[in-house]
Amino acid sequence: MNVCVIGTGYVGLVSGVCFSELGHQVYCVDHDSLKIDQLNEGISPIYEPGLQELMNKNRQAKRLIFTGDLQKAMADADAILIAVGTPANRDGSANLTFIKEVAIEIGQHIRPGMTIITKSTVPVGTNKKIKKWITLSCGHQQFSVASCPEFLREGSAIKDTLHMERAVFGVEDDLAESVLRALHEPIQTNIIVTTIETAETAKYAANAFLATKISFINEVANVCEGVGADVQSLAEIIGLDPRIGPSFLQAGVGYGGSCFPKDTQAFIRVAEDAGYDLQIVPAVEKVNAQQRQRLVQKLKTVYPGHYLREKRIAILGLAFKPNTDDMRASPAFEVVDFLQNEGATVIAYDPIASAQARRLMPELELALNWQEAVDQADALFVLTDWEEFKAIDLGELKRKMKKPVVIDGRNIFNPNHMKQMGFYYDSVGREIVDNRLSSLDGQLEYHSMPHRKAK
Ligand SMILES: NC(=O)c1ccc[n+]([C@@H]2O[C@H](COP(=O)([O-])OP(=O)(O)OC[C@H]3O[C@@H](n4cnc5c(N)ncnc54)[C@H](O)[C@@H]3O)[C@@H](O)[C@H]2O)c1
Ligand SMILES: O=c1ccn([C@@H]2O[C@H](COP(=O)(O)OP(=O)(O)O[C@H]3O[C@H](CO)[C@@H](O)[C@H](O)[C@H]3O)[C@@H](O)[C@H]2O)c(=O)[nH]1
Repeated sequence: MNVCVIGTGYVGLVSGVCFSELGHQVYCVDHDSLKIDQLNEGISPIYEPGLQELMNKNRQAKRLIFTGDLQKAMADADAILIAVGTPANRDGSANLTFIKEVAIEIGQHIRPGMTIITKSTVPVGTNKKIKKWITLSCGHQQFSVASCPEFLREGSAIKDTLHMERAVFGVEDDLAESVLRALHEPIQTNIIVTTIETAETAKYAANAFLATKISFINEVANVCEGVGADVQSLAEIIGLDPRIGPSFLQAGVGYGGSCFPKDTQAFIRVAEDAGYDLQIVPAVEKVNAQQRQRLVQKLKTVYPGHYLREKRIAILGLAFKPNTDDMRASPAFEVVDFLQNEGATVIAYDPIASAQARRLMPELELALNWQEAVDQADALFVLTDWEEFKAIDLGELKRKMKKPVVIDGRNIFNPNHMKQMGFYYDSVGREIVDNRLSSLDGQLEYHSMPHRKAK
C-alpha cells in the first residue's frame, strides 16, 4: 500500500523505514529541510541500532523516499501517518501546535478515501480535533481518522516495530480498520481494535504504569539502603511472580527520555480535564525527581561541607538510556547542574551522545573516552548503563582516578568486587558492605555509614 509518514523523528523515521521494509511504498515528509537533505544522503539524523542500514536498503529499492513536499508525498497515499512531536506546555499538558499545523496542511492535499493515522502521543479527544481541523481545511469529511499509538523504545526501535507485542487500532469506521490491518499485514502480533478514545488513553496509561514500576522499585531501593537489603536480589524475587513480572524493576537514578517525564505530566492534565485528580502519577514524578537528588547527595558522605569545590568529577553516560544518542530529559542534566553549582569541575563521556551534548550542554567538558574522563577524578558518577561501561577494567579505572570513589546510578558494578578492589563504592539500594571504607587507607576525608539505620 502507499504510505505517507509526516515527521522523520524517532517515531516517524523508524515507522517509515520499517513499513518500507515490510514492502509498502513509503514517502517520509519533514518540514526540516536539513533533515531531509541528510536523509537523502543516506545519513540517519538519529542514532538507532540498525536504522541507517535498513533505511539505505529500502532507499535503494526505491520503496522509501524522503521529501519536504507534502503534496507529492500524499498524492497516492492510502494511509497518512502523523508522527510529529507533542512536547509539554508549561503546565505539563501536551502541546498540539505541530499536530494542528499538520492537520491543516493535510486538509490542503487530502483526497476522498484517505485514512489519517495518529502515531504521536496525544491526549484523548485529539483525533476528533484532527478530524475537525482537516475538515475545516478541505471542506469535506470523506476521510477517516484513526489512533495507532506507538510503543517502541529508543535503542531497540526497529525490533520493537517489526516484532511489536501489540498493535492498537483506535478506529471510527471499517475503512480505517481495514487500512490499519493492511498496513500491519505482514507483522504477526496481537491486534486490538478499539475506540479512538481508548487507544489515545491506553498510550498514556501504559507509560504511566511503566514509570510507576520504576519509581516503585526506586522507593523500595531507598528502603533497602536503610535496612541493609539488596534491591537487585529483591527485584528478582518479586519479579518471578508473573503478576508482577521482571521488567522495569531496575533501580537507579530514575527515568528520563522524551516520553515518561512528558507523558506522565500530560496524563495528569488529561485526568484533570476529565474531572479526576490522579493520586499515583504525581507521586511517581516526585519520587523520580528525588532519586537524582539522592544520588548526588551520596557524594556528601565522601566530601562533606563545601564538599565539591575544586573537585574533579567524572560522569559516564549522558544519554537517558543506552543505545541512543537521545538526551531529552536525561538525568545527566540535573546531576551535572548540581555538581557544577557546587563548584565541581565536571568532565563527561558518552559513547554516542557526545555530539548531542556539545549542542545541548556547550559548557560541559567532554572526554573522548572513559579513560580520559576519569583521569585524576576525585569521584565518578555512572548515569547510563552502556555495555561499554560494564566492561571497564576496574584496575585501570582505579589507577587513573585520583580518589577511587564511584557512585553508580545504574547499579552496573558488583559492590563486593568494587570493595575488594579498594573502591569507595555506592550505588542504588544495594547491600552496603560494612567495611567498604577500610581498604582506602585514609585516602578519603570522611568515613561513615550513612545508610544503616541506627536501631
Ligand atoms: N521517541 C520515542 O521513543 C516515542 C515513542 C512512542 C511515541 N512517541 C511519540 O511520538 C511523537 C513523535 O516523537 P519523536 O520522538 O519521533 O519526535 P521528534 O521530535 O524526534 O520528531 C518529530 C519530527 O516532526 C517534524 N515536524 C514537526 N512539524 C512538522 C510538520 N508540520 N511537517 C512535517 N514535519 C514536521 C520535526 O521536524 C521532527 O523531525 C511524540 O508525540 C512522542 O510522544 C515517541
Ligand atoms: O527498569 C527500568 C527501566 C527503565 N528505566 C529508565 O526509564 C527510562 C525510559 O526507558 P525505556 O522505557 O526503556 O525507554 P523509552 O525509549 O523512553 O520508551 C518508553 O517510552 C516510549 C515513548 O512513549 C514508549 O513507546 C515505550 O514503550 C516506553 O518504554 C530510561 O531513562 C531508563 O533508564 C529505569 O530506570 N529502570
